[in-house]
Order: sequence, then C-alpha cells, then structure tokens
Amino acid sequence: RKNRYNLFKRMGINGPAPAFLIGNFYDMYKYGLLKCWEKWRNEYGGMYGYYEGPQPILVITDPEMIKQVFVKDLFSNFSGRRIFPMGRGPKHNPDIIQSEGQDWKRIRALSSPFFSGVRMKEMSPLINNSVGKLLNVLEEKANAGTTFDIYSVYQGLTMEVICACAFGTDLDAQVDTKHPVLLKARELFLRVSQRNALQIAAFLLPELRPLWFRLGRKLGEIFNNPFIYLREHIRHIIQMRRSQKLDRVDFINLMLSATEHANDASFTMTSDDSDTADQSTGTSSGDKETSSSLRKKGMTNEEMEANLMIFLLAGYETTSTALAYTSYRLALNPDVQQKLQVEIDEYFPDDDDMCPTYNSVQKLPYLDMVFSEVLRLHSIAPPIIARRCTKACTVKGVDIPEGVMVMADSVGLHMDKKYWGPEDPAIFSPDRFLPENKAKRDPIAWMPFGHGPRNCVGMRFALMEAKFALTRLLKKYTIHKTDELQIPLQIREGGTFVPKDGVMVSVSKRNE
Ligand code: HEM
Repeated sequence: RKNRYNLFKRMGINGPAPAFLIGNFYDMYKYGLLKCWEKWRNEYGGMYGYYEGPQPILVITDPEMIKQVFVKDLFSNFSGRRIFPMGRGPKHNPDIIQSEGQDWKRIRALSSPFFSGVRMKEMSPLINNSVGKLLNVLEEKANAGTTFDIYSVYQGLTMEVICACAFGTDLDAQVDTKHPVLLKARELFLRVSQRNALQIAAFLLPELRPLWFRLGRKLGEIFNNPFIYLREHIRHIIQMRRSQKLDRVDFINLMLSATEHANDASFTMTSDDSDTADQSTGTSSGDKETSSSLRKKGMTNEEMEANLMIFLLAGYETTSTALAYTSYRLALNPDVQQKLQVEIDEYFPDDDDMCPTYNSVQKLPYLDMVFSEVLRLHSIAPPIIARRCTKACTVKGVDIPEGVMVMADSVGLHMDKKYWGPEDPAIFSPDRFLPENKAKRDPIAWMPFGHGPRNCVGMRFALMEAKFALTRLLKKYTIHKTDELQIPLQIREGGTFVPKDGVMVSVSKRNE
C-alpha cells in the first residue's frame, strides 16, 4: 500500500497528495467528484494522478493517449473496467459492465444485436406507445397549469420503455407512479449515492472485496435491498418466458435463444442482428475469435439475469436523466426551444398524432445538435469511462503499471476551450454542433457515451427513445421555467450524475 501511494510520484506525474489508507477520499467525500476534478484539472492540467482509496487513477485528456487506451490497446493491455467496491470483482463477472477479457467480448457480442438498426425499427412502436402515454400525463399538467418535476415523469417513461423492450412487460409506470419496480429502481440509485458505512469501508479496503460482497448480499436480504427485489422480478419474468415460449422481439427472447443454443455449433443469430455487433468486438489487435464464433458460445443463466438487470437499470436511469437535462436547458433557452419546434413542425406538418420512426428522427439536424449540446454540458456517467490496465505497457511515453485505472476526463474535454471556444464552453449553444464547427474538432472532444469498442452499447436505443419523446412533446407543448426551477441544478453523484432535486417546470399547449 505504501508503495502504491507513491506510484504517481515515481512515474513523475503530478496530482493531489494522498493520505495513507484513504487516498484523496476526504476531498471527494466533502466536495464531490465533479468539483474535485475541476480543481485538480486547474491545478495539474490535462494529465494527473489521484487515488480513490488505494486505487490509483490516471486522468488523461490527450486524444492520442485516449485512442491508444480505449481502442488500439484495449484488448491487449486495458481490458478491465473500474471495479465496483461492493461488486463481485472482475474475474468471471457475469455482467457486461464488470466482466473483462474474453468473457466481456462474448457477452458484448451477444448483447450488441439487441441494438442493431433492425431491432431499433422493430422496437419503435413500443416506444411510441409509451411516448403517447407521456403526452397524456403532460396534458393533465398543462390543463392544471401546475409546476411539476418533469424528471420523475421521464423516469416513468423510460422504465416503461425498457420493460416493454427488454422483457415484453407493460408496466404502465407513467400512470401507476408507485409501481414497485419504478420505486425500487429509484431507491437503488439513491442508496448508491448515499455512501453508507459498508460502502465506504469497501471503497477504502478493496482487497477485502469478497467479504464486502458477501456481507452486502446478506445485509441486503435482511434490509430489503431494492437490488434483491429487482433481481427476483427479473428471475420471475425469465421463468415465465421460458415456460410460455412467446415469439416476441425483446431482449429476453434473444437472450433465451442465446442461452439455449450455448455451444450449439449450428446456431447463428440472423444477419439482421449483426450490424452493431462486429463494430464492438473482434476487430482489434491480437483478437482471434470473431463475433459470430463468440456468439455461438452463448450465455449462462446467471449471465442472462445479470445482464438483463444491467439493461433495466441503464435503460431506466440514463435516458430519463438526459431528457431531464434537456428540459432544463429548453426551459432556460426559449429561443432554442422555439427553433426546435419550427424544425419539428416543418418535418411533421399538421400532424398532431405523429409517430416518428427510427429513420425520421435522424433527419432532424437541430434536434441532434440540441441533444448533443445537452450531453456535452451534463455528463451522466463520466466515472465509468475508464479502463484498468491489465498488463503493464507504455502509452505515448508514459509507463503505466498493471492495476492503474486510466480515466478519460470527459467532463474536462467537454469544457476545454481548445475544442469548444472561442465562446465560453459553459454557455449552452447548440451551434457548436453545426457541421462546419464539428468538422474542425477532434471527435474525441465529445464522449458522453464513452469511446471505442467498449463504448455505450445502448447509445442508439437511448438516442431513439429521447428523440421520439422530444419531437412529440415539443410538437404539442412548450416547456417553461418556473420560480421553483433550481438554477444551476444541484447534482447528485452516485452510479450516475443526476439532478438532485428534480427539474421543476411547467408546460403549456402550443395551440392555445
Ligand atoms: C443518454 C443515455 C446514456 C448515456 C449518456 C450512457 C453513457 C454510457 C457510458 C459513458 C458508458 C461507458 C462507455 C465507456 O466506458 O467507454 C456506457 C456503457 C454502457 N451503457 Fe450506456 N448510456 C446511456 C444509455 C444506455 C442505455 C439506454 C442502455 C441499455 C438499454 C445502456 C447500456 C450500457 C451498457 C450495457 C454499457 C456497458 C458497455 C460495455 O462495457 O461493453 N446505456 N453508457
């Protein structure tokens, strides 16, 4: 441990001085990660090292270094992710986020087809159906003229959508706002952000992870951890679907066939499924197995459960947060909102009950610019954009020892004047994403979904869902700033970075 705390000094890399045993934990606990990163970035520049407990984190912003870690050397030297202090650890972890090496590649190869263009098109009616219900909820709010938290409304929407698309279940979570699955997911993310004594102990003493993991499970059973409720919910659905053998287009159906066909050499997914899968795996250096040979190995039952849980949580939390941040920005920038409404009206004229499609929403350039700018200013999952060095190597002249976590400072990149100036990067300005401005910038400067073969597998899904919701919402309603809107929004940091106290707005019907 003592040696570990000297690591960055020995490497000749600057950074905040760590305290023995707790690293830089005190600052992180007191001020939060966003504030610490900003302070350290200002003090030490684009590359520095700090310690999360005993875990050394090397923060980088150099585009070439990021490309080497996240793309070129990903499989050979950086196949690990950040390790959750209370998790099972990276070895033989059944879920896509925590697994590494060949296990990750196989799970990714099996999961990518859920997000292919063909699947997106098949899922669009399910999404449109839930967006229709969102409009009904907003109609009530508009009629009542009340101020309300639009974030919690979006949480109902995204929970409903992910349950329909992943499990084929109809939760009706926008109307039944006390649905236990919705409440448990909300509670789970809240608990992660609260850092109880066990979480802190696990964070500071990761060597005892197997103990923390077992203790966490035991205490979870005693104290009704929401995770256990959600896991049982997923198990129940899997059992039901196994016995019913429904022929539906949802994740669970694809996973069931992958599980049932494990090691069946003749099994192939349809060619329609392959358009995202091969981008993710099988193309990097030192990689012998192709995506399709990995897919043939299938998934175990435990992997299926674990990954359905990841999709449920990721599908629910991230997209609702992105929609909440977008509503915040639109409420504060009525000119941008109006311009967006003009674009939507032009593309969907005189059509109150429009049903956007996967292709049609991609033809709205200003919508894409607005959403991209929102994701630039509001990073939702920045700590996860990190790779653990699994084999010592040199990256652009920096010797990186095994075990160091290399994190791309996406928040710093998103605020760097070099890429986003001369206008102050803190200003919300969708024009930064005009094609002529985009062409001048290194694409690495914008990475809300991460980078490389291990980037966000659900990106297409998130973009489609958010764009369906925004086009239909803005066609009918205008979002307004209210006295209760918190400016700037306070952020709650946990697994994700979300508006701590919601987003309090009102809506009005456009044609009245
Ligand atoms: C606006 C919405 C979203 C944002 C901002 C977001 C962001 C991210 C980020 C930053 C990563 C890490 C990428 C990296 O390490 O390079 C990630 C990974 C991931 N995301 Fe998303 N995400 C979103 C939506 C979704 C959705 C809707 C799903 C699934 C339904 C999803 C599933 C995943 C999974 C499974 C991974 C791990 C991929 C892997 O390790 O191979 N995400 N996401």
